[in-house]
Amino acid sequence: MFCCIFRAKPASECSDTNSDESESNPRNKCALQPGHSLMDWIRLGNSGKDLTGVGGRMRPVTPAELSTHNTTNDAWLAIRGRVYNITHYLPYHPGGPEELMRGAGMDATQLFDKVHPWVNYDSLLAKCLVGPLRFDLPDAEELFDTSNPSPKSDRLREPSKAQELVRKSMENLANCITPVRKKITKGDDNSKGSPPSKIMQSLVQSADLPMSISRRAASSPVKKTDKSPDSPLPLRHDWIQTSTKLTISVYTGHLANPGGCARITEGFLLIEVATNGWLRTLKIKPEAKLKEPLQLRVFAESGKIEITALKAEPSVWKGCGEVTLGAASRVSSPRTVECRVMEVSRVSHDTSLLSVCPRAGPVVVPLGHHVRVHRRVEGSECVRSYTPVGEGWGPPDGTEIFSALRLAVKRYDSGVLSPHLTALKVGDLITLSGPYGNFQLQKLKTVKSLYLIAAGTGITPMLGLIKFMMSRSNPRCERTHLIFFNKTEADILFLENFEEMAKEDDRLKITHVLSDASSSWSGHKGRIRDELLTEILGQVKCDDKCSHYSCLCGPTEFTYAGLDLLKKHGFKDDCIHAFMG
Ligand code: HEM
Repeated sequence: MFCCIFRAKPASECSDTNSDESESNPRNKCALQPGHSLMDWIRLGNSGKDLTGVGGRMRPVTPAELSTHNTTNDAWLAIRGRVYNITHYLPYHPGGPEELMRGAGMDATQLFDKVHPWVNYDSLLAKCLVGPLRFDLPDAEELFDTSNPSPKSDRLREPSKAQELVRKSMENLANCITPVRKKITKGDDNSKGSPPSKIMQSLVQSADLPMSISRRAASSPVKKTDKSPDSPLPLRHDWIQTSTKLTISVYTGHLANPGGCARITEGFLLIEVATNGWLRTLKIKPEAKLKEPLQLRVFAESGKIEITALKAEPSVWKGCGEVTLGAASRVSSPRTVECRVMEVSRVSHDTSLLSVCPRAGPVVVPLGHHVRVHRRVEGSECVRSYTPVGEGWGPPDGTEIFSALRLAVKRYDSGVLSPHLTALKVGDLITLSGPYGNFQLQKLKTVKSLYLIAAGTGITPMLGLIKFMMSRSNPRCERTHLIFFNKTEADILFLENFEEMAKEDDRLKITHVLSDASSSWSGHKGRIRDELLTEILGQVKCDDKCSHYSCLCGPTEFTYAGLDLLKKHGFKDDCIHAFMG
């Protein structure tokens, strides 16, 4: 049942994989020539040899220039806005040089993602980085313009700093040892890797190499031929381990905006993933015992969900265990979970940030979606909606390791639920249900300018979108403009975070508008109105290829007023999302 693995064939015989079939079923691993293993590639990377072919100095590359580097003696490709010189990597590519050459001279992001989105290309090619693929924007040039001495441009060159870090991680490249996968055949849902080699075993056990082997059990339970828009997206998964942790990654697809949860039940690790109204379950019978706490993280752009569990006993496993992928079923109703309060902090004079952890295991709410808090008050059920606030907002807390849901709760003295919620203490329990919402992250796929219009606690769904936009590289966000309405200065939530972020990145603009400002307030005053938006947005022209989008959230009246104004300002319905609790 668990026999391995991939079809090995000499590199010279790999050219026939240049077909659609190799994209849909890309199990075409090649036997590498002696001296071309991953360890040899790491050694070459560390030898000091210039693998960039441009002297190691990063510079922007235009698509036209990229297209000229398309021969086996001089091959470049771009992935997610970065251009790499792959000439030296060709004989080391486990899929064979011919396969890799399919991406030469072009933006190979889609091709790469179709074949093996899990491959850690940016570490593997860290020493081959030529520079950013130059977009038609002046900003993009500035980003890597080393001749511009302004401190701002230094800061904006951050990708190169990050790249430096990635370069350093080459030393630890044993972390991304070529995984071995089991060929998935019809009706065979269980998968398991092959034993790690001796060299890998010793690498795993060496204390200074935290991550060690990656053994993959990738699969798609959905037939690729089913392309109806209402069908579940294909799902892949793989795994990686250290001697103390097991991490399962589930790939739901680019901008799929998944929700999910994970828990350990009767020795099984159960992972539930919801996308687009479909629910899939992965049931893993681990090779040995796992223990809590589990950690759950979502990468918004790629749609990857990462679940990390602790091993009860430190050891190196041969595989992650038996994985059973359940068939996709329609999400029928939201889940209700009991949560424990882990931390309570203040984010303004009347608003608390509650960090709560579902007792059964971590839960992820899709970006822009919300949960409901339930409480019985005098015999009837009282419900309020909250959009969880992601990491990095409000004062730093220690709940990150518990994958907490963080809710910003404003206290209304005459409210039914908020006085109770803001009085909760660490250890108390609350009941949540969810996720709810219809926000589609896909709508931001080509967006370069995002306008966010929020009032009061209506800021919460915007926070995740701000982080998402700022982190994107393809397309790179040009501008995210938040227009934030509050009563007084003291009511502005997350002010410090905003100020810091706007200082760090001048693509983020924030305009505060106060309806009851103090006499010392020099900013905008009043309520949402036409002249204000004209001044801030100008006239927007919607066409077939819109690269702008606007989101609104606040009290119902505010949201409707905002909708009318946005339409008056040229936004089509398709370019607006109104968050409604
Ligand atoms: C964009 C054009 C590319 C194509 C068409 C391509 C194709 C393939 C194919 C067909 C395989 C064998 C798949 C299998 O074993 O299931 C493979 C494996 C692999 N490729 Fe690529 N590849 C490309 C780019 C890259 C790049 C840029 C890198 C990173 C440096 C890379 C790294 C790998 C690795 C590490 C494997 C082994 C993956 C595994 O065992 O899971 N490939 N590739």
